[in-house]
Amino acid sequence: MTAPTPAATPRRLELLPAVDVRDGQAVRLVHGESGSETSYGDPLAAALTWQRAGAEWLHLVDLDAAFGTGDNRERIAEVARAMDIKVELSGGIRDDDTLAAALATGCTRVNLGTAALETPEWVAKVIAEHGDRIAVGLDVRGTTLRGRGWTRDGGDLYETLARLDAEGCARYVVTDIAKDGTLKGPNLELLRNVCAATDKPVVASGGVSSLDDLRAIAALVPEGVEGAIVGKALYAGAFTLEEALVAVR
Ligand SMILES: O=C(O)c1ccccc1N[C@@H]1O[C@H](COP(=O)(O)O)[C@@H](O)[C@H]1O
Repeated sequence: MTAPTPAATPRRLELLPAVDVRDGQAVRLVHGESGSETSYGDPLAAALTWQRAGAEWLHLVDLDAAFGTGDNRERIAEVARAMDIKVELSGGIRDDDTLAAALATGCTRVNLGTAALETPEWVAKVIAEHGDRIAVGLDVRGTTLRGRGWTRDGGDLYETLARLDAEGCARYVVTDIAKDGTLKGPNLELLRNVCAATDKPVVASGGVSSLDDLRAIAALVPEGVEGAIVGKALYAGAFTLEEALVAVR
């Protein structure tokens, strides 16, 4: 008699607390708009707080590099290197030099945003070279992608997704700009639609305000959602990371 196949353990939603860095400080923006910053102090202190609270991932963003207002490369590298947990790094990674610097921090993976819209050949090349160390951030208003600090239109979400899928992109980080930094709840319909359009894992970003929001995103794991980025809700004290980790267990 053959042994029964053990039931697969249901996957748990990964949580990625965010540290966005502008002018050397951890900040949160509203709708990603430059000038809407609320400052939360030292980015390393924030990252260590999330690590101590049990985070498995850190979502680390160089906002100045994303906006083209300079960069926080040293600060970002310092934070990434100090982490014992996995780090997803984004903002301003648009060519060989910025990609090499990002990967050299030892981060687990990088997110490419603008580059996926403006230099698709280069993105296809680095996907082929680096596999799942490359994710693409699909930052959308409606179904229109936005690049260069979310200030410029960059084409249709689903056309770009089909192209990136064909090139072997390993995963997508989907941000609804209309929700980001607003504490108004995630765009579950967008997440469902993106999951229906790709077999690749999707990380949800934007709008999380409550533990119920996280439970609602966790309910989409069977459809392909792998993780959720949490920013303002944690900084504003809507819940603790410990509570969030229990809520999605
Ligand atoms: O995270 C934000 O709030 C944000 C706001 C405005 C622009 C970018 C933002 N974050 C992330 O930055 C990368 C895009 O950077 P780039 O276009 O590759 O330079 C992407 O992961 C955004 O989600």
